[in-house]
Amino acid sequence: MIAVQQLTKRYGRHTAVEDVSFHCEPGTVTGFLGPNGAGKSTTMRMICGLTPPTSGAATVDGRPYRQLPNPGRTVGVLLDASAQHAGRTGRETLTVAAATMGVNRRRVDEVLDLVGLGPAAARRRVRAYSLGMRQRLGLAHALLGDPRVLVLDEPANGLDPEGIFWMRGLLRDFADRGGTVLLSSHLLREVEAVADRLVVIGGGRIVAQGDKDDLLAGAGTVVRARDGAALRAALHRAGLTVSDNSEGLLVSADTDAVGEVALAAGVALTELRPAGGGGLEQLFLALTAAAPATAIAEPAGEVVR
Ligand SMILES: Nc1ncnc2c1ncn2[C@@H]1O[C@H](COP(=O)(O)OP(=O)(O)OP(=O)(O)O)[C@@H](O)[C@H]1O
Repeated sequence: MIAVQQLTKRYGRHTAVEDVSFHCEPGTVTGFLGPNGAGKSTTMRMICGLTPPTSGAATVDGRPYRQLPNPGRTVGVLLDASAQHAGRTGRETLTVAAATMGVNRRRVDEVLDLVGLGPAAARRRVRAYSLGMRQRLGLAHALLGDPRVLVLDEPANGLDPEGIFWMRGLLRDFADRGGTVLLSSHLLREVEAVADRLVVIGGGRIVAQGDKDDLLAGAGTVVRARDGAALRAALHRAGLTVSDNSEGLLVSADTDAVGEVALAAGVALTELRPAGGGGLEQLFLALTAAAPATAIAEPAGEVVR
């Protein structure tokens, strides 16, 4: 169980994370989504005691990370796969970590096997690893202490399609056995396939969270008109958030509201339907439309939803 309560992180005048609260329950995979610079890594670093919050708190199994007696036995963490010691072999990396955690060395072979790093790969120095191999080693490290909780920042980064498919199965299995997974990823299809719950962050703030199926069911409306400019202007005048997608305009309101705006403006529609069928990609674009990457590179306080 992960509990994040009103976490805020400021760097000088820049607010990276503001008043972020969510829970990750045992038996679930929570997908943590947001555009570049939205505050995902900062939040995960605060959960794992690597970045002190300006205010608020995060606990894992009821305690702040830094107060866990042997953190690696409670929570497996993969935040930056490139941070491993380049001069050690994969096996040495895990053997050192096992000694630190008080884990039996047999577990090293188990996790190497689990992540698909064979004996030859385990003997190679980490500096010779591809990004995908580093991710696998990072996952092995996270799993080493047989924790009940996993916090993984972009674990699919660098994995090939087979590796991504494999990781999906591993995380699903981990959660189905009662584990808790918090996972950030830019691979929306992967998150859609594996997550039960979603937390979406934009400009440092939570813009949506909840059950994945519920969120996808309320993903807004896709609408098209021959006179797209008139439609867009009418939607803007009505105060609705509008973004472009390949099929037309994506509006953060239900079909009734969008249809009424179009009728009142005398705009003939050629298409009007719930956006849910577009899946997580459309949901993500609709929710984060007000906090584009260009805007959140500036001080985060400027982005308000
Ligand atoms: N140590 C730091 N000092 C100053 N600003 C920081 C620091 N770490 C992060 N930030 C800023 O905080 C904001 C959130 O960054 P963060 O890395 O958490 O975003 P992210 O959602 O993980 O992005 P990405 O998807 O690109 O990894 C960004 O504007 C970033 O520039």
